[in-house]
Amino acid sequence: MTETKLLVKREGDFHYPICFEENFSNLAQAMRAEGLVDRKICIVTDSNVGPLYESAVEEVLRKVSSDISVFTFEAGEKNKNLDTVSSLYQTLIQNGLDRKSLLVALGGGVVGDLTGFGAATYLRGIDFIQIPTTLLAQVDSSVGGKTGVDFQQYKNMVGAFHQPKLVYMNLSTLTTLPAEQFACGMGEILKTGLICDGEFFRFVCREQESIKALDMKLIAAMVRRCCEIKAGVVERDPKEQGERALLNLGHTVGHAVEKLKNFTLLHGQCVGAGLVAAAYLSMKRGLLNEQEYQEICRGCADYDLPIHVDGLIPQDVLAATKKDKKMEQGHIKFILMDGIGKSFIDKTVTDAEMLSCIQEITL
Ligand SMILES: NC(=O)c1ccc[n+]([C@@H]2O[C@H](COP(=O)([O-])OP(=O)(O)OC[C@H]3O[C@@H](n4cnc5c(N)ncnc54)[C@H](O)[C@@H]3O)[C@@H](O)[C@H]2O)c1
Ligand SMILES: O=C(O)C(=O)C[C@@H](O)[C@H](O)[C@H](O)COP(=O)(O)O
Ligand SMILES: [Zn+2]
Repeated sequence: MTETKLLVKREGDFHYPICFEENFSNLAQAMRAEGLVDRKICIVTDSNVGPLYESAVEEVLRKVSSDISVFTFEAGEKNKNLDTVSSLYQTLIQNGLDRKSLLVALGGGVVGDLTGFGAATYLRGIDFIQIPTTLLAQVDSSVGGKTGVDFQQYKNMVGAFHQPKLVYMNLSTLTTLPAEQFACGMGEILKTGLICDGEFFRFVCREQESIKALDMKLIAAMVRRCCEIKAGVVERDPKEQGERALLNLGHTVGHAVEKLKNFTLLHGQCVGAGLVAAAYLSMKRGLLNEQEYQEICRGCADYDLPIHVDGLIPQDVLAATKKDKKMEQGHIKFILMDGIGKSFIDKTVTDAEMLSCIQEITL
């Protein structure tokens, strides 16, 4: 695979490369190019990723730093919270990390969100880089600077916008990723296509067998396209004042399901169910036809994402959607689809409409 690089750029504010690689060996070079040398580094990782990749990454980082510490926390969404951030701060203080120091997020979206938040707040903000190792983190969470943690079961309730200085992905890390985690990444990928690129959505659905069999050429193209789309949205609207809310397609219901299932369903799985709910509502509004609705359900099901979730009371899900941060002056910001590959923000969705789409995925 040849190295390809994308640049997230927004003049005056931030710019950073996104590197698509198949090993870690060019990491030091990528860091040098960004001036990320001779700094104290803390690698932040979790209990699954650490044993697999930490030593390989540390070996490369030794080329740009002689002071490297490691903070490892127990894997899982249940640890994306302020307690873990507090333990991270303690490690940073013990190891004397200062304002010029650098955090390295090595792992999936949980590690990335938590490390980014630690970096945004420690000493009022230090630099960090993302080394995403899940498909979901490679196509979505490592790009764009949304960082944060859950608070008392509320998703991403505490956080900050803090852009990384570099995103470096080694796509071969996907070979060790469990299948259900791979499926989670597909949830965000299908979402991305549905937002603004119908051709891409259909390509991903069509190539389902090869993608699931880890055809790296297809995967590299798919990951790159998602990053391209996300980088474009983030450049235009870094702090979600408008267009960026589209990236929340499937998340209004998805986040509510994630919370009510007590994080036993994974984020990407909840996004899959949320996409089906959003598609149903769009069909009821006459924006999608029955065939398109079925196409979206099939796309999710083919990638082993749940299109139905057991054990939830629809009224509870509706109530939970109102506690998410997408409420604006009493109205929920809901993302609807206007055909496959086109979405828009709508603030007129009624409780009855919400309930009907929630019932569709829960009853
Ligand atoms: N900031 C954003 O823009 C954004 C976007 C999407 C999702 N998110 C957040 O990301 C989180 C979900 O991220 P995720 O799906 O990556 O979950 P995750 O970070 O929990 O990773 C999933 C699991 O896979 C393991 N793992 C990671 N890489 C591996 C590898 N290469 N081989 C084997 N095991 C590996 C992890 O240890 C974990 O158990 C959620 O908290 C979600 O809210 C944030
Ligand atoms: O980057 C964004 O913007 C997104 O909305 C991407 C989502 O996939 C992601 O799950 C994000 O963390 C959700 O943000 P939130 O503000 O709704 O918590
Ligand atoms: Zn998401």
